[in-house]
Amino acid sequence: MQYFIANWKQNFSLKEAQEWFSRFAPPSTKDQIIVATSHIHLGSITPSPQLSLAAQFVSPYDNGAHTGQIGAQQLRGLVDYCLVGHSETRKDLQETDQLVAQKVRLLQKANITPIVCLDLPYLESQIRVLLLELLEIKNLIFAYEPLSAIGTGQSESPQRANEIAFKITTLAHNRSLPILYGGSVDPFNVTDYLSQEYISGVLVGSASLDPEEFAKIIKPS
Ligand SMILES: O=C(CO)COP(=O)(O)O
Repeated sequence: MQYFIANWKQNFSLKEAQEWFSRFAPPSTKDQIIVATSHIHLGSITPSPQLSLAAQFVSPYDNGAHTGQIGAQQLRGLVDYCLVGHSETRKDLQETDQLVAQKVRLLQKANITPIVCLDLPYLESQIRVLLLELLEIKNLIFAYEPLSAIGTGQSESPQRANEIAFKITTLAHNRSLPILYGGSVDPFNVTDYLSQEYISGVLVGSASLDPEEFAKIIKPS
């Protein structure tokens, strides 16, 4: 099974999001196609049966007195996946390794699969904190996203991405976890990543904003 994930980041009004879905015509596949939208889109969008939705953010707290937060239990039923630990949320929203681990635990309790983004500066510490919080790392997806490749057009070499993906499975003591690559993925370089032994999908930013472009990235297995 391969994963093709669109991360829209902070883009699109509700109307623009609906237009995107009406134009999006992916090839027929049993692979997972996931769109990570803003919270404002959730509940108003009914994607086709072939698609799943992801949130881009979740509160590290259980329901209660946390003004401005949206919790895993509130996302339940609206999304199947949620991004955590993206380098942008680590920077903009002060998401630490510990907060990421708390979010993973709450998401799993709500039956939402976490997609945990990693980069080299915090790859080992994040996996260590996850192991402390969860005891066993399972029922989640990792995405290796080197900062130098995000939004720059300078994608990481597929061989190097594969080496890091192997390192992640080793540190997490779980060879069956899906590991994705993200960073300047486009229709031309995507197969170079998908053909790597330890990479089972891609997390796409800029190229996912155009529905035709994103459809071209989906190469059924
Ligand atoms: O951050 C990313 C996906 O989460 C990658 O973004 P780009 O595809 O724009 O490099």
